[in-house]
Amino acid sequence: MKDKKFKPCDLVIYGALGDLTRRKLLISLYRLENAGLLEPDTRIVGVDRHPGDSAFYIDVAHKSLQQFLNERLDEEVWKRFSSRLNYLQIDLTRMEQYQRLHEVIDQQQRVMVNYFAVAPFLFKNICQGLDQSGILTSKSRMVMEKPIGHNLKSSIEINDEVAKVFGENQVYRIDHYLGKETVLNLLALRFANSIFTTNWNHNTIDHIQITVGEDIGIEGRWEYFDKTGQLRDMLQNHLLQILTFIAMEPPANLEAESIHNEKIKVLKALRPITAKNVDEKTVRGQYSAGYVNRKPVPGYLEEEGANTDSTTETFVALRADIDNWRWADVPFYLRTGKRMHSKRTEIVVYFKRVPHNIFKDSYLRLPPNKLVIHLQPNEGVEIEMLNKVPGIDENLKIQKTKLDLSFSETFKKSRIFGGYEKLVLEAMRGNPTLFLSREEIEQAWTWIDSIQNAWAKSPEKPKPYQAGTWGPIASDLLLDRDGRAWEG
Ligand SMILES: NC(=O)C1=CN([C@@H]2O[C@H](COP(=O)(O)OP(=O)(O)OC[C@H]3O[C@@H](n4cnc5c(N)ncnc54)[C@H](OP(=O)(O)O)[C@@H]3O)[C@@H](O)[C@H]2O)C=CC1
Ligand SMILES: O=C1O[C@H](COP(=O)(O)O)[C@@H](O)[C@H](O)[C@H]1O
Repeated sequence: MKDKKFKPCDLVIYGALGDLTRRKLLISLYRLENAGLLEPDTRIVGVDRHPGDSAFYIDVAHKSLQQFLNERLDEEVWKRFSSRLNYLQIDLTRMEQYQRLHEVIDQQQRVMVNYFAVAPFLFKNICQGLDQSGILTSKSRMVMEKPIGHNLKSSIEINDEVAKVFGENQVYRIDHYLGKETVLNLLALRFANSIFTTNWNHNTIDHIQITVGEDIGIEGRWEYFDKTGQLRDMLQNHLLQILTFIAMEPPANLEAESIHNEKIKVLKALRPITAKNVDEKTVRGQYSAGYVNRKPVPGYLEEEGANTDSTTETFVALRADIDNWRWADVPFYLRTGKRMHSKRTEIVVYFKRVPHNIFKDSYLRLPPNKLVIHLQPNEGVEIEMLNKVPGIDENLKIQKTKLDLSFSETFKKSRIFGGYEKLVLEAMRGNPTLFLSREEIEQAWTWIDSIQNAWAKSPEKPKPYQAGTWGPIASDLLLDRDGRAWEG
C-alpha cells in the first residue's frame, strides 16, 4: 500500500548494536537526514539485548558514523539526527519484555516500521513478542533482511511465522542491491531504449557475465558466515536479483506485482544443477592468506574465531542456463567472492561476433561488442565498439573504442544514493515496489538448494585461492571450457 503523503513513522530496529545496523543502517539514515528526506516527526528506536539508554545509543551511533561514514559529519545534521534516536533493552526471546515498546511507540500518530536486523532464527520470537504486546496495528510494517532462512524449507517456515502476524502487504523483504542506482538503471536501460529491445536475446547475445567481487573478508562475522557461505550470503539473493533484472520479459508497468511476476518466471526457468554436472558447472573456493590493496590479510581459516576444519566457500563461480525462448543457449556466468583483488560489481553483456570479417588488416576475427554495466564503484555504462581509425590509408583500419557514460560525470548535480538509503526510505514511505515477494525468495531457494544438495554429494571441496586474486584457477577453466574468458 503506497502512502500518498509520506507520514512520519517510528522506525524500530531490532539488532540495533549489530554489524548491519552500525555499518549500513545508521549511515543510511544519517544520509537521508542530510538530504532532508526524513519527516521531522520520524523517530528511530534501537532495540538490542545489551543494557543502555538513549544517551548510550546516541554515542553508539556517533561512533558508527565516525567509523563508517565516508564524508565529514555535519554537526547541524547530527544534532537533528541524534534527537530522533531512542534505545530499548529487550531480550528478543523474552516475550514479556516487548511491553517496553509501549514506552516509546505512538500508535496514534505514527506508522510503526519494524526492521528485523537480526539473524533469522529470532524472527519468530520477534513476531510473537510484537503480537502478544498488542503494539501492532494494521498500518504496521516489517522489513526482513536476507538471507531468509538457509534453504527452501526454513524460508517457508520463517515466512509462515511472519504471515501469522503480518499481512503480505505489510512485509518488506529487502535486498539492498535492488536499491542501487545501477541495478535500477537496468530497467531504464532495457525498457526505455529501443536499441536494446530487439537485440536482447539469443539472436544477438553470446553470453552474460555477472561479477560481484568484494575486497573485504568476513569482517568478524565468522559465526554467521561459516554457517552460510558465499552461495547463500550473496548469490541466492544479490546475484540472482541482478540476473532476473537482466533476463526478465518486459513487465506491463512498474507496479510491484508486475515486476515480481516477470522475475519469478526467470527463476522458474533456471535449469537445475544436479549431482551429475555440479563439478562441471560450479566452482567453490576458499581464500588463503595473501595481499589485498597491498596489505597482508589472513586466510579464511585464520580469521578470528575460525574453525580450522571449515569447508565453507568464500567464492563461487557458476554457469546458469535459463531454459526459455529468449535465452536458449546463452549462458550466464556468475561469480562472487570475498577477499578478491578489488571491490568490483559489474555486468558484461557479450554480443555475438559479426559472421564474417572484411577488415582483415586489423583483426583475424573481429572482437565482439560489449555492454559493460559498472554497478560499483564508479557507477556507469560503457559500450565497446569497433571504429575506423581516422586517416587516409588505403586500407580501412579498425580499432576498439568505448562509449563511456559515467554517472558521476553525466549527472553531476544528482546525488547517487546507496541501496539501503533508497530502500529504508521506501519502507518508511510504504512503497513495496523494490522489495521481494515470498514466491521470488522461495523460487530462488529451490534453485540454490539444487546446488547445495549436489555439493553435499560431491567429493570436491572448495579450492584454495590466494586473497587478492580473482579466485581459483578452476574459475577460469569454467569459462575456458566453453571457449570464453572472464572480463578483466
Ligand atoms: N552485516 C551485514 O553487512 C549484513 C547483514 N545482513 C543480515 O542482517 C541480519 C543481522 O546481521 P548482522 O548485523 O551482521 O548480525 P549481528 O550479529 O552483528 O547483529 C545482531 C544483533 O542482534 C543482537 N541480538 C542477538 N540476539 C538477541 C536477542 N535475543 N535479543 C536482542 N538482541 C539480540 C546481537 O547481540 P549480540 O552481539 O550480543 O549477539 C547483535 O547486536 C542477518 O540476518 C544478516 O543476514 C544482511 C545484509 C548485510
Ligand atoms: O548482503 C551482503 O552484502 C555485503 C556486500 O554489500 P555491498 O553493497 O557492499 O556490495 C556483503 O559484504 C555481506 O557479506 C552480505 O551479507
